[in-house]
Amino acid sequence: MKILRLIRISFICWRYGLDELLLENIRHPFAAKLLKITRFGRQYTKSRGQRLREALETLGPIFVKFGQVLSTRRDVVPHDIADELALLQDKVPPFPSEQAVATIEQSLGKPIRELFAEFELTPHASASVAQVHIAYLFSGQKVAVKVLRPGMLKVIEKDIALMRTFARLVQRYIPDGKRLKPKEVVDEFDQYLHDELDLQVEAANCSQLRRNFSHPKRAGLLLVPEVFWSYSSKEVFTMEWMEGIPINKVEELRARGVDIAKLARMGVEIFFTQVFEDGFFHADMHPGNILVSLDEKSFGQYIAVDFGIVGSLSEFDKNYLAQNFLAFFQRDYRRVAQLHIESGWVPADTREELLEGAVRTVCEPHFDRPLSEISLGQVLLRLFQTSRRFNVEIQPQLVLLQKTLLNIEGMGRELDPNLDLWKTAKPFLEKWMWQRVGPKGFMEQLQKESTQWANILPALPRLLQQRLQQENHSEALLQTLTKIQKQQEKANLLSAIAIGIFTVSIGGLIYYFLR
Ligand SMILES: Nc1ncnc2c1ncn2[C@@H]1O[C@H](COP(=O)(O)OP(=O)(O)OP(=O)(O)O)[C@@H](O)[C@H]1O
Repeated sequence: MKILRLIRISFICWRYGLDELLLENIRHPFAAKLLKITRFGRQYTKSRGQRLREALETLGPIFVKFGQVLSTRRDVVPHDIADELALLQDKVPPFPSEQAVATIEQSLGKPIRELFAEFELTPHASASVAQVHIAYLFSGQKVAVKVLRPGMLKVIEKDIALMRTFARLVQRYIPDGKRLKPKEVVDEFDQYLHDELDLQVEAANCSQLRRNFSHPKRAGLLLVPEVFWSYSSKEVFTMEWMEGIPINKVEELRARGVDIAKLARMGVEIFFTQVFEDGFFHADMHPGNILVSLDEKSFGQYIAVDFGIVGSLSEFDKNYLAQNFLAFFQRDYRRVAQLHIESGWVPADTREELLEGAVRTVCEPHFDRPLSEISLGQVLLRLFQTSRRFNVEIQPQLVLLQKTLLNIEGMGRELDPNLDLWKTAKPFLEKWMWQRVGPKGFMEQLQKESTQWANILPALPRLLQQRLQQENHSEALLQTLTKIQKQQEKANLLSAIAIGIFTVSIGGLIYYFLR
């Protein structure tokens, strides 16, 4: 079977002239000869990107998804190809509703009549991986039932195995193959697909996002459907049906009285709340997945659906982003360079002024326009491109963030061309920084560290003795002493604070009794 699939893939590659793209890059006499044979009598009217896109569409949904993922990796894919791959659409014909019903019954272990009061057999929407049906629970609750396309896992395992073989060939035989990191790209894609094919992962993401936005302080920012866990599994995801109009139907929204400028501002605010407050963001923000409520109680509010792709940011990532954005807007390129060196992102021996110069070269042209028009997504993209030249591996979650940021900015600007992105974003960055470096952040940090200190302080003499016994080396001694000195300084600070608190408390008590 695998061999048949391989033959079919090879035939499609040949039909769209993709063999040429590959063979041209292999510097081996055999490749040149083969190219002569396969090229014989063929002429192409379409660009290489267009041919690749059409071939992927013919190869099926998995390859379409792969192309979509590749289109976001502009660090490894040439721009003309990436632009063309970004046009890939995975709108495919729905699968028969009997199959959907069979999957639901098998996965949830009950006949459909016992699960839902009503189940609409015609799907509401269908895509490569799943399709959505409308249904009603016995309580009368309207729900969206997302069902996985049957047999996907099997096809995927086979296709991924073939992609791995292909990646190995590229890495081995194409001169620039290593830089393209084909094995890593396929691994990343594998992980991404497996997450998409487990609807429980998506349901859990949805549930987390809903919890994040259910806090009273965030009332009215973003509506997220409720997950019905008893009607969900790996293959089925049942959630509250959300009534709304897709965000790209601007005229309709305006006609219904929605404040479009406010909507644009809110979109950016929601995104920054997710990024800087939660470190957890919806990363598939295309217009089909963002609706606007026209319900009386939630009029004009955003609704999110489709939680297959989310990004998670660590404190380190958030710190990197906030500090870099702030330094960038102050045009402090030296600081940007220092931040990269301090955080260990670039090798420690990187020359600060070289990095500073490179950052200046990519960032300065952005200041040609008013601050309000600067795209943070573009700035990040340029920063990442520069960093790569200095051997920095950009983490996938940051690439995802940058891509989502571009989507959000594009959407915001389409809604309101006068949207001042910086004005909307700045308070978030400043608030976040203040929380980290301000008194609140300091106390939180101290609290977090306190458990560590309770362990370290009593053990310090023993650790010192052990270390000295292990390595009776002047260098080691010096390092140990330096470490102790640093720890001592922290301990002193801790004591100073403790004494301070103690003094203030005693002072307060004396004042209270003598008053
Ligand atoms: N809870 C919901 N309430 C209302 N509509 C929904 C809901 N969930 C999904 N939909 C509708 O179904 C469509 C497809 O759902 P979803 O985006 O989750 O599927 P998908 O297979 O990931 O599709 P795609 O890959 O095209 O985004 C959405 O664009 C939206 O119109």
